[in-house]
Amino acid sequence: MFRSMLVRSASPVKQGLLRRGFASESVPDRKVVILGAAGGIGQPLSLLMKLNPLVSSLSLYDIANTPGVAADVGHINTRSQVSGYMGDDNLGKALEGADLVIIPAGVPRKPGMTRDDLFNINAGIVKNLSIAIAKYCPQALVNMISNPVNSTVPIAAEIFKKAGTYDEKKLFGVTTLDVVRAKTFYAGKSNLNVAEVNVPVVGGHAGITILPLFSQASPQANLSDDLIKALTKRTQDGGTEVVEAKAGKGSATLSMAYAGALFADACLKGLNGVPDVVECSFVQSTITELPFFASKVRLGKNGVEEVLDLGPLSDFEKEGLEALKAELKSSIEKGIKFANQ
Ligand SMILES: NC(=O)C1=CN([C@@H]2O[C@H](COP(=O)(O)OP(=O)(O)OC[C@H]3O[C@@H](n4cnc5c(N)ncnc54)[C@H](O)[C@@H]3O)[C@@H](O)[C@H]2O)C=CC1
Ligand SMILES: O=C([O-])CC(=O)C(=O)O
Repeated sequence: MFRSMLVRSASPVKQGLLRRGFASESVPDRKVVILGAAGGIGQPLSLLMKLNPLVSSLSLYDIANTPGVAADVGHINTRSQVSGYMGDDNLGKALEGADLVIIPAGVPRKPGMTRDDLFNINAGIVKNLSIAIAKYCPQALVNMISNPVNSTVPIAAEIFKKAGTYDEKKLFGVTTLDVVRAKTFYAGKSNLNVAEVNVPVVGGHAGITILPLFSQASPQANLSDDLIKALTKRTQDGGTEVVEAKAGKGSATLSMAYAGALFADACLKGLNGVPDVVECSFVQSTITELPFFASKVRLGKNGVEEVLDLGPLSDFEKEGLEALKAELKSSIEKGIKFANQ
């Protein structure tokens, strides 16, 4: 009752916050930085983060075209102040004071390419951006979107270690798009309301390293083994499906911006002390023998609060888990080696 009176008398932004469980005086200031903000993902992600009432300062950085994106997004009448930064000389200013840095900087795939084919260009971009993060905002959470995520996350970890700033609780590979796809495809075959469907996705973010756990989907839809296999394959190939449909004009941007915004929102809620925020993410992990692994993660005031274990797997998922380990291990090692060259 008190809350609903507060909601009615507050400004639209505050109303949103109050509905989400925040008393108006307790909403902290949060600076979010997007590196690669003028790109295919960066632009819609900038829009979605501008709509997020948990953000007080939105810093948009790219090597080109950021002033236009910042001016455009900055006219939207929501809480955050927007600033745009372009070029290396301004990277430090863009990052200073960040609570959360989201990285969709780098080249996307064209048909016929694997995510690993992006390594040669994107590894260097992520390395340089990570050096700057270590220097200007070592306390920030980092959400890595740039592919190949299975290698770019280990690259960032190694760069942070070299700088003496590594905190494994603060580095995340964004695998939320895999979860978004698994939910959509599962609901589509099960006649369930997609908004109520949950499906954990574990492993990594490339081909067979993406392992949706449909046996743990909720609600359970009792699909045939053949259908579960087909849904698993479609989730694993979801990125390629979009790359082929875009026919040379890039990869997933809109669904990725949505997924990136969801994951960033979860990180901000965790930082703000909202309890029981659990999302799948590719993080430093001991739940398998691999040093990085995507699984459910409880988010809190310091980033990762707990890496949850895999839970019971079906025989099909157990096979998938064993099958993905060699590729994921080699992608992780490739990233570590690159960062230490
Ligand atoms: N993790 C995931 O689930 C997904 C990851 N991706 C990956 O996200 C990345 C970006 O994809 P798109 O936005 O479609 O590409 P894009 O080419 O449209 O945009 C990339 C942006 O990064 C900028 N950029 C390049 N070097 C930079 C640097 N050193 N600092 C800051 N910005 C820099 C470019 O100027 C460009 O604006 C790709 O690597 C893609 O594979 C894409 C979809 C899903
Ligand atoms: O497939 C790609 O290259 C982009 C990506 O990671 C995805 O859409 O999952």
